[in-house]
Amino acid sequence: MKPDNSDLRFDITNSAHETLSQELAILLPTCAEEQDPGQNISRHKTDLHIEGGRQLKGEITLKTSKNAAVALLCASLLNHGVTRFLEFPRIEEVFRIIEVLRSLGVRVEWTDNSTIEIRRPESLQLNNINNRSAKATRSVLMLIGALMHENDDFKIPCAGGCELGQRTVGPHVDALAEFGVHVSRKGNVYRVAVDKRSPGEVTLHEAGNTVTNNILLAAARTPEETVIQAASADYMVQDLCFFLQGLGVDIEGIGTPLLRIKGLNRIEKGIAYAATEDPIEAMFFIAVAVTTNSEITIRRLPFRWISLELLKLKKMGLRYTIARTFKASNGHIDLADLIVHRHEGSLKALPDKIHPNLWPGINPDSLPYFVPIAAVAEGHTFIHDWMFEGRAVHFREMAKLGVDIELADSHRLYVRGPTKFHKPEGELVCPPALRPASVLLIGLLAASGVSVMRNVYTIHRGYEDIAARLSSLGARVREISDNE
Ligand SMILES: CC(=O)N[C@H]1[C@@H](OP(=O)(O)OP(=O)(O)OC[C@H]2O[C@@H](n3ccc(=O)[nH]c3=O)[C@H](O)[C@@H]2O)O[C@H](CO)[C@@H](O)[C@@H]1O
Ligand SMILES: C=C(OP(=O)(O)O)C(=O)O
Repeated sequence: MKPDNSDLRFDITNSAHETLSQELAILLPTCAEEQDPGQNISRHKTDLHIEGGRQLKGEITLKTSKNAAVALLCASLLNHGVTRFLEFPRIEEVFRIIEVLRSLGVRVEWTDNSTIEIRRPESLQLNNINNRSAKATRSVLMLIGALMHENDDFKIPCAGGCELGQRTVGPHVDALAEFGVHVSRKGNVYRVAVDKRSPGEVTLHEAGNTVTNNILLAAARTPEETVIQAASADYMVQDLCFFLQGLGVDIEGIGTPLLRIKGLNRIEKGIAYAATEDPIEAMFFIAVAVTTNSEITIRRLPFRWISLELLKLKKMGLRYTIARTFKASNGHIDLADLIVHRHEGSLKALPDKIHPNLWPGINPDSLPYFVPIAAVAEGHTFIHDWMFEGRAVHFREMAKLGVDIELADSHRLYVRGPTKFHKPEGELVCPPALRPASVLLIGLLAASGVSVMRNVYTIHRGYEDIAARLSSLGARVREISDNE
């Protein structure tokens, strides 16, 4: 839907923003329709060439997560000292946020292949923000929580990100208002006016990940105690909390829906922090192993963050071994090496529905990987993707690869396996959403024959060097240009 400033729903600069109702907040859209899909600023070739139907073998080491990385980059603005992030993922989404930080005058350097060093100037050039890079992400919303402490009037471009149906920014607007931060939308920008105050307690009306992180950034430089109720306890929130603790912010309740934060007026600290490996990338590789009936070792898995997913897989009959456990480099999170064994066609559909939930439920970003996994299992699987308004429709693309999939409505789908994956007729265009796009790639790996997937920017947003890493397992995947 096009933004229309004559319509109250899309323009909260009038008096409505003072008492933004839940109804209005929910209707306030992000600007996905305005976003640059990012393809033109990608550092990768546009397309993937896949020779599928091969059994894979070997081991893969997980990278740290996109979703923690983007929060950490925004959080680095809170610190006037030098921030170093170790084991950082080299993914398109990270490149976009780095471009935004640089446009504000921040020095960001890769000091080796996976370490970045960030030095912010005393004051930032907020009028110079790189709109193109910013609006290719949803994470740009977290700049508000980071910038509100030293700037009382600024603008940021409307958020983009994966196209999964309408994704409200209402919870951000409402919770920031408790800190005296008033966000209004004019055309394609959010205008932020700050008259900072300490809210004491803030209840989020959605326990979202990005909103929790935004409010953590707001609380981290608010010296009085802030209690966040109905917070997300998910992995990227935990990573941000550990980093903020390293900066000296007092946080209790990490991993629970109730966070108590005592912030600092100013932060000037040299810090090095290594984010945790990505549980969702692990689900991607588990689904790759299952659909190609391969034995793959996945190294450095934060297994507690997908323990329910692993339990469901076990109930389906998947055999796996947790080979050793140890701590992540940040010293906080338990990791394990996981060997996924070949199932030889023995998986059975789960009798109960599979649906996502806030952690420790099945992660909303893990859910899509149950589509190709269910396609391999014998029987009917009911998948209920209730969280996103428009994600389930993307899974229908799997029908082009031979998956028996029925969309009952925009949230409910039925998958009937087992599937003999086949290559699609013609080329596939990548859906503009990371997890559904990567699910399609998994299907192409399982399908015999040569296929081409066009415009794969969205996969490079979240997964590093995916063609080379899949190739290291014996897959035949390579990046090609749109004229090849
Ligand atoms: C940068 C980042 O971390 N992005 C993640 C974050 O996005 P983010 O936190 O931005 O997710 P959204 O705020 O868009 O929430 C996702 C959807 O779930 C709905 N919702 C959310 C919480 C809730 O309590 N009730 C509810 O209905 C929202 O209305 C929306 O439709 O979380 C999503 C859901 O895990 C993930 O897919 C994204 O990868
Ligand atoms: C929905 C996702 O990303 P974003 O929140 O950045 O759009 C995702 O990573 O699956």
